[in-house]
Amino acid sequence: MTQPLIQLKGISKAFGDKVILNRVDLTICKGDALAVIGPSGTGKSTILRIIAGLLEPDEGEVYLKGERRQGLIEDGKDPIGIGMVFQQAALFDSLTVDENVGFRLYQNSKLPRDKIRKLVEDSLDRVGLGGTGKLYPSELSGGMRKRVSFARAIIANPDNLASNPEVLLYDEPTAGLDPIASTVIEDLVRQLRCVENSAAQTYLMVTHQDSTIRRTADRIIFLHDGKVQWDGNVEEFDSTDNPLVRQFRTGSTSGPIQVGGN
Ligand SMILES: Nc1ncnc2c1ncn2[C@@H]1O[C@H](COP(=O)(O)OP(=O)(O)OP(=O)(O)O)[C@@H](O)[C@H]1O
Repeated sequence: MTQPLIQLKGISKAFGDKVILNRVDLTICKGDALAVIGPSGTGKSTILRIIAGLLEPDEGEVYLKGERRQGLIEDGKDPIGIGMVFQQAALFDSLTVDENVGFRLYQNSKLPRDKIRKLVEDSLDRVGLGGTGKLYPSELSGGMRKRVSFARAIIANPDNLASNPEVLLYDEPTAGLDPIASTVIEDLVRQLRCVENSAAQTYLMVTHQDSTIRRTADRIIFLHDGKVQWDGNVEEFDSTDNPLVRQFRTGSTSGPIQVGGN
């Protein structure tokens, strides 16, 4: 069996006396396309932050390519890179699109600037934003800014493949977008999956949007009450008798999920 890229074992996290995650296990292998769904406040973003190494669990272990992570991302070099596409595109407003997309390479690589500029342009082309490098984020629409953050997440250093992310974490990439702009992003997630050696081949997606769940996930993980309550593919999501998933899927206010309980 191939080594999982990421494994969470018995992860627990509380904020104050509120237990958010309660011994959660999760395995992500190369090529996985996972959506984590569940009611608001159930800990989906918390899981992403723990995987990214931005937040430490209270209990449990995070393994990256079989190696246990100690501390947070800033405390050591992880054996795999993890890229993030945030809900808000999280771009630097004072930098151009080119500088935003190439930020990691301009800062950390020894590549000449004109080579980075070319890689940035290739990356922008991939997300359908060729020619926008000189613009500032404020000159772009919300959907375009998200695509810039994709371009930033997938840009790779060809001279140092080991430094490139192998997994992407998407935190509600279609939140706040109209249905057409959402489709553009969903298509992009799917297309980027086919780019060889790209971080976007393996991802964990947090989303509330039905179309995004259906169009981007091979496997769905339903989180509620601190636990993974259900796990299956899209067809199983539609046919399951699990009362939590059924209530969530139909948006019903009656059922085991307490409305306004967060
Ligand atoms: N740093 C923090 N300090 C205190 N409470 C926090 C902190 N981060 C998250 N929480 C709480 O933990 C719970 C889970 O938050 P989280 O953002 O992970 O949920 P979520 O499932 O992503 O929600 P949503 O779907 O609404 O984005 C929420 O009740 C939130 O208020």
